[in-house]
Amino acid sequence: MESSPAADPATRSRTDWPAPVASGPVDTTVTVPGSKSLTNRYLVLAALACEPSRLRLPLRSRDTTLMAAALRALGTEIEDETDESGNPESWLIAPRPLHGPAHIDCGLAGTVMRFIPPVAALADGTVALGGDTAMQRRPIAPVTQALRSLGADVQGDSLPFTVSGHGALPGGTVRLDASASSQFVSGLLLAGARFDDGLTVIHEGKPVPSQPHIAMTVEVLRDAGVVVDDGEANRWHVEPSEISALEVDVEPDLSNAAPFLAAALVTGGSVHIPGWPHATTQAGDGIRDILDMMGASVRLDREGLTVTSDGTIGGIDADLHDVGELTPVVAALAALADSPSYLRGIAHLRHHETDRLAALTQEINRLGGDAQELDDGLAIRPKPLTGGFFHTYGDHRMVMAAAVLGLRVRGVVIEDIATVGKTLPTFTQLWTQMLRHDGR
Ligand SMILES: O=C(O)C1=C[C@@H](OP(=O)(O)O)[C@@H](O)[C@H](O)C1
Ligand SMILES: C=C(OP(=O)(O)O)C(=O)O
Repeated sequence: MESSPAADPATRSRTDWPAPVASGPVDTTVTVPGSKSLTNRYLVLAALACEPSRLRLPLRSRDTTLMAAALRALGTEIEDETDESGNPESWLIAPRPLHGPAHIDCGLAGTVMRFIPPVAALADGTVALGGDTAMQRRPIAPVTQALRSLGADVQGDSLPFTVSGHGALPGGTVRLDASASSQFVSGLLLAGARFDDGLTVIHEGKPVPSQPHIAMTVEVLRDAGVVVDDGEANRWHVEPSEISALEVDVEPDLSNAAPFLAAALVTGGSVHIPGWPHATTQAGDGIRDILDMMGASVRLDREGLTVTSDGTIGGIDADLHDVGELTPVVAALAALADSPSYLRGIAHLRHHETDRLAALTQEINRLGGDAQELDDGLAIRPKPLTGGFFHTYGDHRMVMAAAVLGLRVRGVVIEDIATVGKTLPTFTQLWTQMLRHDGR
């Protein structure tokens, strides 16, 4: 159904998708592909490591394909390995000397635009970074300025920009304001061990959002043998060292599991996600508490996560500062709830794939809902909704939110379904499969 995931939505052909209505309670198991955030961190570390790494069950989506292409353009060898039936299973990643000239397409992937420049600063040659039209409004200046202060030659403070490296970077201490995105910190830390003097990052400004993602960065660095000190708030220190090879299985993407779990609430059914990790740094794990607050029964056991609901959805007052990427799906549930919701701490979502606060407000209201943008979030008062066209603004999570609404609201048509390929190209297959198991 989805067209090539590797193209700017502004230029490729687009197909709108009538969201299927659930004919009854879903009762099914959904196997969710690997985590975007883990796949792209592992790829970067593997390219900077001293030996080849193997990444099993990586996510294959637009964001991860772009990351792999970026690292290949800088010289890294990435080979596909298949299982006995010939299905793609892992990536074998052989680090090679990093070099330019190279042109990197960041697409609309925050991880590519924020994680690649510190790697490019370690390459020998000029690296030009570009991306989707919509990417030009996503902030990057704190990273380009930080790299300059660490000794790199960087031209430009928004896409497109260039990084001209000489094969090494002195490193040292850098102060920046990461209140717009945790990815500024993560990107610098991922490459920091390869800087001559290592790296200390100090955040100065309003609180950094999406903190679990920084914890994830620290965790994968430690998995690769790097010494990281994160004992003090807003300060991270990475010792200069080799980066060890990784041999890892990628956890399922818990944020991408969210719309399927939401379907249990909307239809009054049950959804099981196998392989849900018991200990994880993925921000998406926060969906368990949120669905519990909304009234679902949430059970994590050795088999995975099961969410069961009688179809009543309670409104919530919740701070989503750490788990911002869950907001679109939670907002969709809030619009179908039986009491108002206040989603707070998410002003930074204005810098995501689109201005998510404006987009959610506009699209929920277009269907007859009552959503209101707050300074730092959304107020959503449930109202009966009617079908209509749902704009997705190139944002995969807007597609997921629309699909959740469409389970109950007849006639929701989702703009440009291929948008979801940013992190989940198999979304429509998984969604329609889920609805075939509607307990009837
Ligand atoms: O580092 C990462 O993998 C991510 C960090 C977060 O970004 P922000 O800190 O910009 O919210 C998150 O929203 C994004 O989906 C993935
Ligand atoms: C904000 C997101 O993505 P990105 O990695 O492009 O920032 C997201 O996936 O919700």
